[in-house]
Amino acid sequence: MRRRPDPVPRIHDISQPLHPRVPVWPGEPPFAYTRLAAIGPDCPINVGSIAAGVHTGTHADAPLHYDPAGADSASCSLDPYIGPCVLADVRHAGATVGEADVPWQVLAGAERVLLRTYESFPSERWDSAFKAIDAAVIARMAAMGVVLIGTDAASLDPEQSKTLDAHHAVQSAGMRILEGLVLDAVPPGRYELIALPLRIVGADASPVRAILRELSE
Ligand SMILES: Nc1ccccc1C(=O)C[C@H](N)C(=O)O
Ligand SMILES: [Zn+2]
Ligand SMILES: [Zn+2]
Repeated sequence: MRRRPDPVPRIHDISQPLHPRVPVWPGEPPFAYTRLAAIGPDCPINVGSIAAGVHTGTHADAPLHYDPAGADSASCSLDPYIGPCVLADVRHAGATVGEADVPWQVLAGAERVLLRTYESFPSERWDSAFKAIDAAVIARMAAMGVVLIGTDAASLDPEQSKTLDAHHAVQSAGMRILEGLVLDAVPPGRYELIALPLRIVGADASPVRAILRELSE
């Protein structure tokens, strides 16, 4: 009797597609892919180049983004970016996700926490009114042992923030950050997160291909 093959765990792609209309922070350059060579009678290959801000799309902030002495994307440990995580729904929050908005009981034991703030991710328009995360939420997660906080918003702090309280709470705890996730199609729950930053020397952030893999029972 042949053993039935183990089912392949389902993968949810939680990354923004990158194209010229991808929403970028005000003042940032649009994402651009440029064809440098094209297959033709004298050329066997297509070759392109890309240009983008390092916070474009789904990305990982490096500590260097908010700490002048912080690690760059090339020197961050990869451990925080791969492993078990909990996805929680905080769409009910107001302008800022506060402690009262977070389902703490669901987060028990979580090492990585992803927060869904959008009903529908604004994939082709910049949203200045994205939900920020209160620094007290970051500090409470750090105290529980959370090593990575992810959000579908463009930043942990409000667009106009000059103090970056949430980022500095992350810095104090040595946590890591994912921003610009696309979580619309993923039910709340526990998953394996894989979202590795590129090894960009000197960079304050890096695009990631973020996925959630369903856990086998
Ligand atoms: N590109 C910028 C330019 C100026 C100020 C902020 C940004 C950001 O991208 C915010 C970033 N995603 C953050 O980690 O909060
Ligand atoms: Zn960022
Ligand atoms: Zn950030």
